[in-house]
Amino acid sequence: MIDKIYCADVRPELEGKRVKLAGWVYRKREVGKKVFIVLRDSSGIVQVVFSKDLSEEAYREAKKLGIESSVIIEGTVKADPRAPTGAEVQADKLEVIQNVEFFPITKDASQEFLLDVRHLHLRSPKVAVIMKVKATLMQAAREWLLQDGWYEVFPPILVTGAVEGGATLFKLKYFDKTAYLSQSAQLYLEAAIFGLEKVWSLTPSFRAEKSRTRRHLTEFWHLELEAAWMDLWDIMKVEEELVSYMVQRTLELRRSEIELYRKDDIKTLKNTVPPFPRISYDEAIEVLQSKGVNIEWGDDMGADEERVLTEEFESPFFVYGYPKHIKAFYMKEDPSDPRKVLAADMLAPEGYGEIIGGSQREDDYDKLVQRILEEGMKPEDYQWYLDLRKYGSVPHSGFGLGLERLVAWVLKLDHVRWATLFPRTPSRLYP
Ligand SMILES: NC(=O)C[C@H]([NH3+])C(=O)NS(=O)(=O)OC[C@H]1O[C@@H](n2cnc3c(N)ncnc32)[C@H](O)[C@@H]1O
Ligand SMILES: [Mg+2]
Repeated sequence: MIDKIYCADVRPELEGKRVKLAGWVYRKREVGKKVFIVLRDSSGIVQVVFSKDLSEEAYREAKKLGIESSVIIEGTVKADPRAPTGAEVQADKLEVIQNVEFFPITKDASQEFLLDVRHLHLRSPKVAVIMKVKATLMQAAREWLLQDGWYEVFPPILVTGAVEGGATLFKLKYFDKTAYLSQSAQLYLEAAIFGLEKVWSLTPSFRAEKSRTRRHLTEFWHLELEAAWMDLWDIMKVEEELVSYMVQRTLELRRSEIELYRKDDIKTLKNTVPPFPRISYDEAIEVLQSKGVNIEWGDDMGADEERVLTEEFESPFFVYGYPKHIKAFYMKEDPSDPRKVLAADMLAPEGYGEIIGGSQREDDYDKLVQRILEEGMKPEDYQWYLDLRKYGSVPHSGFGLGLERLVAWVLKLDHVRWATLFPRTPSRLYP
């Protein structure tokens, strides 16, 4: 590894210091006998000036450089308020690693083209910022989970059954058997709690969703928690404490990156502190009806209905107590109202809607068999999962957070696809 510093390290206080930088040509212009390069690396950008008077050789080489050429430069730091970052490097040495004649991404590139060349677009500073914020959100999650006593586990991705409905399963051939790509690690986390009590995993989850919305991917990163002895209200507290810590810590560590997307519009992020507002499904239906939405009790809330509901809040909030028939088989029936289940979704404000789906699980063997049958599934396909209700069953709850949906809200992105390295949707599998 060459002994270089980063672009972001070139500050006015280094005036007069000799430095070495390695990176890529982000912008280039020529003025008189000078070539101005904006050099890019993982930390950001810095202006580098090649002048004929200082080094004719470096100046001649710099004139040939194309956008995204990879270079190593050496020179002297000069404070200059006119430079993009308040300081520049007056270069007297240039090593061209690879000169690029033509870089395919231009200013007028369409969104679809940018997705076609996602492998080249990832290097753009604005895209790199999204990945830095995503990484920091997960760094914060790991910090919180560790200090709150949760064990990370590593569930299988090759599975034999549906968790969230058979309609969105990706099927694949597994030797002489049939396997599916995991929709959610939940059932396996439920097995893990009998030894570890509080577990979490970050896995790719797969949904053969045909819906082309701004919040659906066919492969997404799924942060899931499961805890023994916790009921729905306990797990909702865990959710709001975890999400609050993730957002506040990322605001602390990545403020400038967040402001690159939100500017000073960060009120809802600052409001992300516990306790989050809680409304029942019944109340949510009433609110939507009062706002003219054509919805009846028992209807599911989709992206459009959630968007309207989020107008009532300026922070993430919970909707709890959904009707049983619109929710998954594993959710525990509400003892006070058999029409409902002990489920809660967390919705992000500003139109983003559901970022977390969670519930208390059915812990009674017979009731779970009945729910599996009601959903038209075969108990024998879930025998291992039913066994968990035969050998020391306990009340337990958990949830799944869609990481890309959280990132999309935090940075106010117009589609979750921008929040993942290589988005997978019904019409996109390449690159
Ligand atoms: N351990 C659990 O209890 C999780 C539970 N089995 C589950 O998968 N719930 S969920 O289907 O609502 O998905 C959870 C979250 O996962 C995200 N999600 C769910 N589906 C998607 C798609 N298709 N694209 C992107 N993100 C998605 C979204 O934020 C949901 O709130
Ligand atoms: Mg859901």
